[in-house]
Amino acid sequence: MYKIQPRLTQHAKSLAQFIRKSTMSSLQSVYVTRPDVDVSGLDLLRKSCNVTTWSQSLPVPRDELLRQVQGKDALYCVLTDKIDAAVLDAAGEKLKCVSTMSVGFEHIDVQECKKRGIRVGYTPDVLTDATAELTLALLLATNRRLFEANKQVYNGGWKSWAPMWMCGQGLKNSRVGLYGFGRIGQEIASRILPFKPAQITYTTRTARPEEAAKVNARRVDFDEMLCLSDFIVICCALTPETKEIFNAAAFEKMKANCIFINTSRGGVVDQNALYDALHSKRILAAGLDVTTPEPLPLDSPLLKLDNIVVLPHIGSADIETRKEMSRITARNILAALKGCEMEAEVI
Ligand SMILES: O=C(O)[C@H](O)CO
Repeated sequence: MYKIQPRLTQHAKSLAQFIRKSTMSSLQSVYVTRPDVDVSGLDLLRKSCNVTTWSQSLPVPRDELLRQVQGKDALYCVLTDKIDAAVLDAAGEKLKCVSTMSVGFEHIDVQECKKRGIRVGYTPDVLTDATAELTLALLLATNRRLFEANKQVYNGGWKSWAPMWMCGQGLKNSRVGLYGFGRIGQEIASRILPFKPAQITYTTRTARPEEAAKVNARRVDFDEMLCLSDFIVICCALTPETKEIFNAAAFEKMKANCIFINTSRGGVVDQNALYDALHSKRILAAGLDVTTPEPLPLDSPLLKLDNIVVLPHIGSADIETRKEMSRITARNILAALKGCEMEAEVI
C-alpha cells in the first residue's frame, strides 16, 4: 500500500498535468482590435480564452488585422474595423463569432458571416440612454449656440449683455421631427417632452403606435417631416435605404429655421448638400456627432461655418455604458463559443 501510494501520486500528477495541458491547448483564441476596451470585458474573456489585442489606441491597420485574425475562434471588434469577406477568409475556418462593441453593425458584412455560419454579436439597449442624453446635449448646444457663445467669452466678443445677442431658437412650442423611432428615438422623444414642444412627430417604416402614445408623438411621412419641422433629429440605422437620404432635395424642403441634428451615422447625410444648406442659410443650423469620414479632416469646409456644432462621435461615451458594452461584447463571444444563446445577436 505504502509503495503504491507514491505511484498513485505520480499518476495523479501526470493526469493533472495532462488535463492542464489539454485544457490549455484547447483554449479558444480571441483577437481584440483595441487594447483599451474596458478591462472588465477582457478579464471575462481571459478566464477561458487566449486573448491577444492590438497594441495601440487607434484602429488596427488592415494588414495587421488580416495577420492577427488568422486561426482565431472569435473576433472582438469596434465600429472602425471593416469586417468583410477578406477578413473572414484570413481568419479561416475556426472563426465562430464576430462581436462588435457597438449597436451599429454596418461595418460588418453580416450576409457573408451568415453564409459561413459565423455568428455576429452587438450591443443594443445598453447605450440607448447615453446616446439619447448626448443627442439632447448636442441639440441644446446647437439651438442655444453654446459653443459660439462660449468662444465670445475668450475672444473679447463679449462686450456687454445685449438684448438680441446670441439668441437661439427654443424647443418650446416647436415641432420636432424624429427620423427613426427605435429605442434611441423613443428615449430622445421622452427627453424632449419636458421642453414643451408643440408636437413631436416621427418617420419610420414601422408604425409603433403604443410607443408613440407614451410621448404623445404622431407618425408622419418623410415629406411632412421635412416641410414642417423646426428640429429634425436623425436616429435611424445606416442601411442601403437610409444612405444619404438627407440630400439636396431633402434640405431644399426644410424650413429656413430648421435645426438638423444627427447622432446616428454620417452616411445618412449627403455632407456636401448639408454644407450648401448651412452656408447658404437654407437651414438655420446643424449639430453632428457623426460625419463622413471620421475624424472629419481639419480642412473640412463644415468646420469653417458658424452655424454648426460638430462632436467626435461620443454618443455612447459614458463611462458605465462603455464598460458594460465591453462586457456584453465579451459575453456574446463566450456564449457563441459555447454554442449558447448570445445576449444580443444580429439575426
Ligand atoms: O454604434 C454604436 O454603438 C455607436 O455609434 C458608438 O457607440
